[in-house]
Amino acid sequence: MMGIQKVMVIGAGQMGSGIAQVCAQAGYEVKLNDMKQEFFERGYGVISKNLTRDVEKGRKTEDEKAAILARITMSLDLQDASDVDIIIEAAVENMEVKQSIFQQLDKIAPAQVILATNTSSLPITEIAAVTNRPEQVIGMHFMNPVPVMKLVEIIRGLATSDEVYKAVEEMTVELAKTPVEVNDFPGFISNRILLPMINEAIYALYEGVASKEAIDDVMKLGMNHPMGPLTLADFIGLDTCLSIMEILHEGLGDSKYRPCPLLRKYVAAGWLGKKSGRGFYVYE
Ligand SMILES: CC(=O)CC(=O)SCCNC(=O)CCNC(=O)[C@H](O)C(C)(C)COP(=O)(O)OP(=O)(O)OC[C@H]1O[C@@H](n2cnc3c(N)ncnc32)[C@H](O)[C@@H]1OP(=O)(O)O
Ligand SMILES: NC(=O)C1=CN([C@@H]2O[C@H](COP(=O)(O)OP(=O)(O)OC[C@H]3O[C@@H](n4cnc5c(N)ncnc54)[C@H](OP(=O)(O)O)[C@@H]3O)[C@@H](O)[C@H]2O)C=CC1
Repeated sequence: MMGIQKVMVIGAGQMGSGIAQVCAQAGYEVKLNDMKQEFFERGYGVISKNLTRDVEKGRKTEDEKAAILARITMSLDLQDASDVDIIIEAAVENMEVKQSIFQQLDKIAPAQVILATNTSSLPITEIAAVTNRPEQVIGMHFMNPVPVMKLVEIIRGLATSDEVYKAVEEMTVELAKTPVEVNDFPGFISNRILLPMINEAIYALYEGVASKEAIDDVMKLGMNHPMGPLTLADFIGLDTCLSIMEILHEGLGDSKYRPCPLLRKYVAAGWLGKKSGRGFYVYE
């Protein structure tokens, strides 16, 4: 397999912009794709702010910052996938959206190109099945905030080749992250364990066991979690949390994974957490 040099990231949201940043920091050329220029600019703005903080803290020079930003270019058209080595998709957590993107990419990108998805929970095998190259499709699951968190969960679909797995594992190490290999089951490892805890915290709030602050304090001060579960839910995005719980519920068929009605209500209200300004807490 040819070495990976050019990367395309689909979706310039909180995850896509973080993935673009760490790829550019590691020296890859990055095309950051979203549907509208304003979405690209929002993501690019976050990257620029992160790098400015690194310069202020003395971790990077102004020249390094400029070089990293210069490696990131805007893409508003999936046709730009025609000359990259790997595509990492980080659009919304929705199977129809992801399958549609993968179907298009399969037609545009040359046959050897790896198609990776940053999905939190959707089956890699089902995404791969809409392409003519299921052996080239793989899960590359980064954690939020991407520039800080060390883990990349690498998920093999049913047909993923060893060669593709190895190339993605090597790239993960290049990005200064630690790869962990996981098979394709709902929620993989990370979200199979994390999301039921968050959902249970929402049930505790829903049932009036304690206030949101008290629930978060118990887990922060009692278990040394860096954030309480309700703060973390807001940070991940309540729409993403609900999608993951639905995948666990459907995919594993056990009622213990049922999403809390309060989570559904907040998402229906558009209270999506930090990214929309309001979730369990109010931001600004
Ligand atoms: C849903 C999924 O599919 C999978 C997931 O991602 S689940 C979510 C996984 N993530 C977590 O669980 C995060 C839990 N929270 C944390 O680890 C911490 O609260 C945190 C790292 C986010 C912030 O840490 P903190 O100590 O409270 O705050 P703060 O001191 O501001 O930040 C710590 C460092 O991270 C950096 N940082 C924080 N947020 C950042 C961001 N969004 N982007 C870049 N850097 C960031 C800060 O610059 C700071 O760096 P230095 O210490 O080197 O100066
Ligand atoms: N949040 C988290 O903690 C984590 C999330 N993930 C996964 O990463 C993915 C992205 O999540 P996150 O970044 O939080 O979500 P965001 O909502 O922040 O970002 C999604 C981005 O993708 C864009 N988008 C939507 N549809 C398309 C499309 N068809 N083509 C190109 N871009 C599109 C969105 O545009 P618009 O603004 O118009 O919707 C938005 O900019 C999801 O699969 C999620 O499960 C993985 C690990 C952690």
